[in-house]
Amino acid sequence: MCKQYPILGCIADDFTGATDLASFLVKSGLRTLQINNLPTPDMLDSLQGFDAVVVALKIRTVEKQQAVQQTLSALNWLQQAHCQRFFYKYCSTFDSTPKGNIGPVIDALLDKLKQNSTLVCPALPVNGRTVYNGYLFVNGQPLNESPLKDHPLTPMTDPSIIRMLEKQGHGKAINIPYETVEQGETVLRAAIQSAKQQYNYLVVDAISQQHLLNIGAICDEFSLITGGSGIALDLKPALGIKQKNHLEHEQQFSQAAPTIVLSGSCSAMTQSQVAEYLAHNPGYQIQPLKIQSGEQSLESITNWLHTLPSSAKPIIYATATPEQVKENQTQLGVQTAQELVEGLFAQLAKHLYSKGYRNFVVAGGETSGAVVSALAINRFEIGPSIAPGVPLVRTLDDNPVNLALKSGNFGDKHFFQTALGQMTC
Ligand SMILES: Nc1ncnc2c1ncn2[C@@H]1O[C@H](COP(=O)(O)OP(=O)(O)OP(=O)(O)O)[C@@H](O)[C@H]1O
Ligand SMILES: O=C(O)[C@@H](O)C(=O)CO
Repeated sequence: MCKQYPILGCIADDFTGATDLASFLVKSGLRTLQINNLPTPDMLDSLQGFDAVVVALKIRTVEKQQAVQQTLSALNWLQQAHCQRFFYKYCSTFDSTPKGNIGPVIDALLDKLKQNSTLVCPALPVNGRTVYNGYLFVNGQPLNESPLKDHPLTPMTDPSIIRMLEKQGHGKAINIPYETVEQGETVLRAAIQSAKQQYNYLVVDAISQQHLLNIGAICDEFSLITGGSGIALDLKPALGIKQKNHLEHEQQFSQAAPTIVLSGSCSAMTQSQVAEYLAHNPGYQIQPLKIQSGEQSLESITNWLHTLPSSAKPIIYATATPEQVKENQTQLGVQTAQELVEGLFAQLAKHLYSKGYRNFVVAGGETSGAVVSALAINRFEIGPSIAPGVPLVRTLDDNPVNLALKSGNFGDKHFFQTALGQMTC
């Protein structure tokens, strides 16, 4: 029998970004598998029957060379899997360090695929991220005036995607304005074909779902597309797939098992989600300075957990205000603070798994990467959405682990309660 491999191969620069993209692909009717961390050759066979595969990497804040190297290894594997089109997924708020990995990764992918140009579109209007005249807005505020200006690892100081890309990469960028996008497929396609002659990064505006559908329809102009999950709203026509192959999972991904919330995100939305959850549930705040001094450790957390009734669904959180984060980073350095927090979450996740915890809600992309890697989970089945861009996901074994990996600013104030409502029974 002839083997059917995925047409679309995706590489996400963090883990919440990967589940975000996978949830949009599944919703649009593509059978989608998520692979966590760099896949090995023996995993190629697991791709049969899928339309799309998303490889989740943790490369958003690593050194440029490392980000490029891991991306090219993932691309190589996706090519071995016979994928025909490729999608590089970064954050809808274009999160990147001042040195910036997005540009160099795009350049390396274009080079390897022998292409000159790609589409760039981080917009995700359903979550308040829009691109207008090449500038990125978050809930109506320019990126650099939004809460993203205080991100612990990737503070965003420039709202111009054109400028950021030209600073980070070697290529030339041009904006395709929303007036063009709005006129629909024929006009947009002509504009793209003309811009491709001279420019490498085609930054396409989108301020509505319809704009994203128009953009999705012309993605067959590119071997490589790049952006947020918004452009995956419907890629079927561009991929030559006629019908919906897989409806969003209707069945419940719920199970009665010990349950925990782990939050390493310090975004404005996560802060209000943590505050709301703490009003009704027990919580333990970890602080990098206390981890460094030895006052907080796996032992101190597990001692605290033992004081709780078995029905409790506690939250362990490092979530803090921008001022507290700054103070920690001033005293410890950005990287050490990050390593201390992520290191403790990783140890904790492993320990909790060994004690029978099987439901995990995790807030933050870097934090999710640390937790999923510590649990050595290499594949996810994608379940129903809890909020736009946050699906329930499940491991593919007999004793499954359910997870919800929440991007920093996604979900409403009640997100943790909603996630647990869907995950537990
Ligand atoms: N109190 C703190 N002080 C310093 N650093 C912290 C503190 N709490 C968390 N961090 C670090 O901040 C980073 C937050 O990044 P993470 O990607 O997990 O969240 P996010 O950026 O809000 O989520 P996303 O990338 O999905 O939008 C992590 O590396 C975490 O270790
Ligand atoms: O695109 C987004 O905003 C998210 O999927 C993300 O990448 C958060 O880390």
